[in-house]
Amino acid sequence: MAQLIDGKAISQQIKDELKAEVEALKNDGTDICLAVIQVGDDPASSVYVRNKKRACAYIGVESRAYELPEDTTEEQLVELVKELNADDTVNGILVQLPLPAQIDEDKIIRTISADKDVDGFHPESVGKLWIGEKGFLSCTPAGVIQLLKRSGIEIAGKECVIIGRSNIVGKPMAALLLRENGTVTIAHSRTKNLADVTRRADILIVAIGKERFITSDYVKEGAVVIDVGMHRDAENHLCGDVDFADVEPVASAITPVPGGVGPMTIAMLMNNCVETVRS
Ligand SMILES: Nc1nc2c(c(=O)[nH]1)N[C@@H](CN(C=O)c1ccc(C(=O)N[C@@H](CCC(=O)O)C(=O)O)cc1)CN2
Repeated sequence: MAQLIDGKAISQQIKDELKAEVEALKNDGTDICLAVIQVGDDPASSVYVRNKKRACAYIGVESRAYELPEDTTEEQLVELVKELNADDTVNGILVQLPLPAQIDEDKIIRTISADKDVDGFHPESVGKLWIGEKGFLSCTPAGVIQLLKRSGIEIAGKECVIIGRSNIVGKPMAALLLRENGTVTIAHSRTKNLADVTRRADILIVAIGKERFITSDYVKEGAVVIDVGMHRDAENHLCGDVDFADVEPVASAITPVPGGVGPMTIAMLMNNCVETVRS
């Protein structure tokens, strides 16, 4: 039976550590404030934003909510982000993605001041990650690294295969695994013989965006399997990119969905909020 990697418990542990750190910072007169912007009322985004605000309240960070209508223009959002960039009482700016079609996400990400980029999506944060400089790390991949480390899973020297090459998950995931001395392969929609590639993996990270796509045929016996996917199936149940019931018997360790990578994304966002004031 595979080790179940419990993202809920590990994220709670991280939030407790951060809560103690924030308390000490407050005693020294340092407060932290996160601006949380949501455009429109996509139900999944509303859940994530609510959970982010709750996490802020738990660790002692102020969250300032900006709920904008679905028809907000790109210019209006750029204006708000610029105001928050200039506001010294705001440490971090989070714009919940996805944004409505009339707004260019890339433009908004670039508008956020790099020193308030708690999502780690700004080109400056991405560049620092690739050259090994300290900076904000993209929350989901940073969460995956914490899951592995805190579960006692060695990365150095391991064959790590990531399925997915997005700017938010796949690419930063590759940089972080490389930083931990993993041997990294990125597979994607044009990869030939995908199962031949994924069966090489000691650590398989799945961010393919297809419900229960990865079955045991794609997994080497004893591999560690990390599922970054999030879907609602036909019965309205949450599930990932991995067919958990089929893969669990061949894996040595595996993350569930829900309760795996998702909660870690929020814990690592909290870590980035605290990072804004660390010396
Ligand atoms: N600005 C950002 N937008 C988005 C990001 C991001 O990191 N920054 N990532 C995703 C969504 N996301 C965070 O925003 C996120 C997704 C899932 C979870 C999570 O805890 N999931 C739970 C289940 C929650 C549920 O009941 O639906 C789990 O897996 O257990 C947290 C955050 C896209 N947008």
